[in-house]
Amino acid sequence: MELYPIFLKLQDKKCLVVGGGKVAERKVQALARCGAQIHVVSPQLTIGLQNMAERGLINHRCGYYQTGDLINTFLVISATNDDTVNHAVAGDCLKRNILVNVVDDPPRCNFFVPSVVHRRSLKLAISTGGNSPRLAKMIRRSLELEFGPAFAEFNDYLGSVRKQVHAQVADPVQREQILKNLVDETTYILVKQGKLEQAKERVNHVCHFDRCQS
Ligand SMILES: C[C@@]1(CC(=O)O)c2cc3[nH]c(cc4nc(cc5[nH]c(cc(n2)[C@H]1CCC(=O)O)[C@@](C)(CC(=O)O)[C@@H]5CCC(=O)O)C(CC(=O)O)=C4CCC(=O)O)c(CCC(=O)O)c3CC(=O)O
Ligand SMILES: NC(=O)C1=CN([C@@H]2O[C@H](COP(=O)(O)OP(=O)(O)OC[C@H]3O[C@@H](n4cnc5c(N)ncnc54)[C@H](O)[C@@H]3O)[C@@H](O)[C@H]2O)C=CC1
Repeated sequence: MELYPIFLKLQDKKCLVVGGGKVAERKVQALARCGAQIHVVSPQLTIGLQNMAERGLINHRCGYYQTGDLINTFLVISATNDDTVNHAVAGDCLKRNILVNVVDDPPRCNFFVPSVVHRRSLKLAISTGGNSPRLAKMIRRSLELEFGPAFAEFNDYLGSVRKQVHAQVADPVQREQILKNLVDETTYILVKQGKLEQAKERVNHVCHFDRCQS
């Protein structure tokens, strides 16, 4: 069955991570950058997770998983090294319709964590459907070279231009026309070449030109 890719807003949502090892730490870091309210339950923590707990970035309950940990929880990652525990967490979550990722049991996950190229708001997420996380990681590294940091800035710039167009162009037909023409092949290639200022100029030109036409 095909996976349905989505980008979740986790700001202030309670997310539970069961386990405090190196895999749990990687998943916690990904949740933390999204502003999730992170709870970790585990008898042990990596140094990195201990630091996060001391800095108040995560809530840590020192102990073994209990079903009560699921109260008010939006999303769960079960990352213990004990497959009986991971299995139980998955069952409890699936019964309650909670989003659950079990790190050693792809069939019992109702979502997978993709490999991600982060360019601020621009995210390129890769999944192999669980077939090869290693391949996902290699593709991510290759895309990181192809889509450099200029894309972060250019994407933010497009966001601000888009807002301006929405605020200033009342006519929906004209607005659609401008938005459709904002980025063409030449502009895209300029960004790929890191020629950000030239790319921005072209975007600006389209905006002004299209407005003058009407
Ligand atoms: C199904 C899934 C569930 C989930 O975790 O969501 C899953 C499952 C498993 N991973 C395993 C192993 C490894 N995982 C990685 C790395 C990553 N794993 C990630 C995601 C996923 N891993 C989901 C599918 C994603 C997809 O659809 O492609 C990434 C993308 C995201 C992240 O975790 O942040 C992150 C790369 C981040 C990056 O760097 O970009 C490496 C490579 C490395 O660490 O160098 C290895 C060792 C090499 C290897 O085995 O390939 C094992 C076997 C454990 C064992 O045998 O002990 C299982 C269990 C099983 O397959 O049964
Ligand atoms: N999905 C993925 O991306 C990957 C998954 N894995 C799998 O992830 C699992 C965890 O790997 P690591 O983090 O390296 O293991 P680890 O041994 O470093 O950490 C396991 C953690 O689980 C905690 N734990 C054990 N029983 C618990 C319980 N009942 N309640 C709460 N916490 C409990 C331990 O205290 C420890 O902190 C392994 O099964 C491994 O096969 C490994 C690599 C990648």
